Parts: sequence; structure tokens; C-alpha cells
Amino acid sequence: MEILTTGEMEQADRLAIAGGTSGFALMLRAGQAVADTAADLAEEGSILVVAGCGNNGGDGFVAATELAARGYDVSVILMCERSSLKGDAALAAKGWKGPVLPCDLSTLGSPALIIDALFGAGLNRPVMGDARAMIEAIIANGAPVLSIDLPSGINGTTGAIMGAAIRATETVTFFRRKPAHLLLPGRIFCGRVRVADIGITDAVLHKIRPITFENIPDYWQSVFPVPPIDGHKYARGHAVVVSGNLTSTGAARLSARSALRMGAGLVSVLSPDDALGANAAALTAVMVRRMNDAAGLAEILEDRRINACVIGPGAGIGEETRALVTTAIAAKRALVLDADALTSFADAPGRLFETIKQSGSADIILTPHEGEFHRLFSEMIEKHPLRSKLERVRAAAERSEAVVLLKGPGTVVASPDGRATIAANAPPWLATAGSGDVLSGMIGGLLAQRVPAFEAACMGVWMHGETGLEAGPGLIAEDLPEVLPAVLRRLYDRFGVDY
Ligand SMILES: NC(=O)C1=CN([C@@H]2O[C@H](COP(=O)(O)OP(=O)(O)OC[C@H]3O[C@@H](n4cnc5c(N)ncnc54)[C@H](O)[C@@H]3O)[C@@H](O)[C@H]2O)[C@@H](O)CC1
Ligand SMILES: [K+]
Repeated sequence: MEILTTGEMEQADRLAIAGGTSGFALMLRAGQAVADTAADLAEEGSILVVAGCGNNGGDGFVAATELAARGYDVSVILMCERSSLKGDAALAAKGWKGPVLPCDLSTLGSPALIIDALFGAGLNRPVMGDARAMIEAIIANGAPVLSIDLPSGINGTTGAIMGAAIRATETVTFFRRKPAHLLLPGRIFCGRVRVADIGITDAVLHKIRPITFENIPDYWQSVFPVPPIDGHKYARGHAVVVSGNLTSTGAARLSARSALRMGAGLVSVLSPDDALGANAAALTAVMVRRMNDAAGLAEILEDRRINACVIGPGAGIGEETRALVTTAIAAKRALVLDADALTSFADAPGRLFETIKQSGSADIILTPHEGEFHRLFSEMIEKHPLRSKLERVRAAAERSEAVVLLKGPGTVVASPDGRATIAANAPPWLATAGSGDVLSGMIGGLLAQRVPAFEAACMGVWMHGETGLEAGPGLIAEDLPEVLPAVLRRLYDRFGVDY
């Protein structure tokens, strides 16, 4: 499902209006959708609408009118003079026949529900003065809040808090979600999000050409790998994972096991001599091969059947790892660079980006967490400190010419061609030691099955989140590959794949 920035949503409104649906008709539908949700949230008791001076307030007036017509006890507070309302908002206010209370914090009372119609997409500066005092009074009131379009104070495009913001119980937005409904901190402030149809047709998307999407199976279903009945293991690819030395081998094994569970036909751990025994003793279906340095890796990669490579989990930081990375890039294998493979370039990220650029490879994925991301892209972050996570990852993909996956709550994946996805399915207990190693392996397993890099990264992130949900609170990283079959089975059922 597409995600629209507030600018793109304005364009959608304009295109719908140009197509013959008036702005006021859109507002009427928006207000009615809000009234429907309000009726679900407050079966009895009074409803207070707090309206701002723009069209978000207009939606609030329509909802108030609709709810009063349904017999609810509704009151409206307006943050400006009624006479200063313009356009559709002024028309909407005309439809409201009840009193309009001035902005007085003492008149909030004890409503069963507050409808937040202060600011929506038009919020364009930090909230101060009366508006901020009102937001704080609504928070202090404690009544459930239904926000229209966005919780007031949240920037729709970045998800940032502009000074102060309402914490909604539920948010009703229109046509498509906005980045703030998925990006943190916005997502936390939205509560449940409902997307209402207000009569804008999907045809407008052909003109808008959105490049941001929710990371859900619908988005990558068309490239989800399903082995054919007559397939054999080599057709499912061979992934290799580079192991660290004797004291740090677990991460690579965890990653390798995840790649195998994800469906790679064969997976090998490439191990230095000192760790061969440890790796061999701990692995069964995953194979072990000796590999001591970049020359050894180059030799192994002469086998064209090895088509995907994961470097980073427990690999160690330094020149040796840098050499392994440049060797794998030069060998043009689909590649996941994680953890130590990224930190090894912290002092000279340009060297990594230049190597990627020269290779012309489209199948390289960088999977940093926030710390590693800062180390690699510090120059860019210093230049544009206020960018949202979405904007930062998109710029990083453009800079590195690789797919960039920034881990954390609300993982964002971006492609150098501009496409990006935001995930919202990961539970917080997924933040545990080794979880990232599993993710890199899952993606490696998808690359081995020849899923294109951007989709493999998106798919891996979503599946990783689902395995977190499946394993539940208390999970440890080892649990994640073990519950992957259950997640895959559900996906097969959802996609209607026979098995
Ligand atoms: N035709 C349309 O464009 C539609 C718009 N809709 C609604 O309209 C909303 C957008 O309306 P608007 O563009 O009028 O914007 P808003 O109603 O979100 O707010 C804009 C007003 O707030 C002021 N403002 C912005 N930041 C402020 C701050 N920090 N402190 C004080 N004042 C501030 C602006 O100067 C402007 O007067 C959407 O969120 C949605 O709820 C819906 O009715 C559907 C149709
Ligand atoms: K609002």
C-alpha cells in the first residue's frame, strides 16, 4: 500500500477536485468517517470537538454536525474567530447549528471523547501559545481522543513532534496513510489508525507516482520465492556466511541457519582455521568450509553456484574484513553487509561507496543499526540533521548506491532508485542479542533464491518482525529461525500457494 507525504496528499486532493469531486464533498466524507469512528468509541456521554482554523477544523465541524444529528451531546471549541474561517472550513462551520465555545481551557469538562481537529496536514511550524496550551489541556484531561488525519502536533511527513502533540486513542486518516502513521515517534501518538475512503480514486496515484510503501506482503508478493515442484537444491541458491575467529563464531552460525530456514538450497559457513572445529561441531545441515583471508574467499567465489554472501556478523573490525568485503563486491555476488563489515569502513566510508559504485552491482544491501548508520553516513547527517528516518535512509541509499536497511522500531528500507518502505510489525522484544544476525541471514537466504535486493531486504524485515511476534515475549535470537516455517506457512496460505 502506498504511503503519501502531506504534499502528495494535497496533490491527491487537487486531482480529485479537478476530476469533479468538490473539496467540500471530500470534507463531508472525511467528517462522516470521523463521526462513524467517534460513534464506535463513545457509545454514550458527551463529545467535545476541538477545532483549529484550517480544513482539519472543517472536518471537525462536519463530524460535530453529523454526531449531533445522530443524537449525541456535542460541543465545539474553536481556536480562532468563527469569522476568520475560510473556504470549505467556513462552509462546514455554517452547517453546525450549535454554539461555538471560545478557546477556554476551563471548558473542557469531562467528555466521553475528545475529537482533535486542531491541526492536520497543514501544521508547518512548532506549536506554541494557545494551541500548545490546548494540546496540553487535552492530554491532561485524560478522555480518549480521536484525532482527525494526524494527532495535532505531529508532522505528517516526518512523524516528528512539533513542540507538543496529542496522544490519540485512534486516528482517522484519509485515502492513504502518511509517513507519520508509521514512523516513530508519530506512530506511537496515532494509536490505532483507520484509513477512510473519502471518494478519491486510485487513478490519482498514476499521476502522483508514490515511492514510499508500507512494508507488507502485498508489496512484495509478486517476487516471493516459491520453489517449483521439479526444483532441486541448487535452483534455490547457495549462500555463504563469513565466520569470525574462534571467539566469535555464533553470530555467523545464527545467520547461516536463518538463511537455510528461509529457503536457500545450500548454506555454508566460511570459517578461519582456528574456528573450524567449533563451527563444524555446532553445524549439521549448514556446511563448513575453510576460508582464512580475502584470497581464500576469492577462490571459493570462483564457484558460480554460490550466489549470495553475508559478511559482518562476528566478522571482526579491520583491514581483513575490509578486504573480504571488497573481494565479495568485486566477485559481484548478491551481498548483505552487516555489523562489523560496516563498522570496518567507519573511518573511510567513501572507500566502501566507491567500491560499490565501481562494481555496478545492484544487489548489495547494507543493514546498519542507528550506531552503524551514524558511523557510515555522519557527513550526510551533519549536513541535514533534521531529516526524518525515511529521508535519511533514502539519502543514504542514494549516496552509497546500495540498498540501505536501517534497523530499529519502524525499520526503513530504501533503494538507490528512490523507493522506500516502512515496517510496523516488529515487536519490541525483537531487540535482543543476535536478532540482527538472524535478519542478515534471512535476507541472504532470499538473495540466494534470486529475490531482487530491495524486495529481499523488505521481505526479510517483515518476516523477521513476524518471527518476533510468533516467538513472543521472552524470545532469544535462536528462536527466530525455528519459528520461520510457521510464518512461511501462513504466507503460503495468504498467497494461495498450493503445497
Ligand atoms: N480538500 C482538502 O484539502 C481536504 C482536506 N482535508 C483536511 O484538511 C486538513 C488540512 O487542512 P489545512 O491545509 O487547512 O491545514 P490544517 O487544518 O492542518 O491547519 C492549517 C492551519 O493551521 C495553521 N498552523 C499551522 N501550524 C501552526 C502552528 N504550529 N501553530 C498555529 N497555527 C498553525 C496554518 O497557518 C493554517 O491556518 C487535512 O489534514 C484534512 O484533515 C479533508 O477535509 C479532506 C479534503
Ligand atoms: K488533528
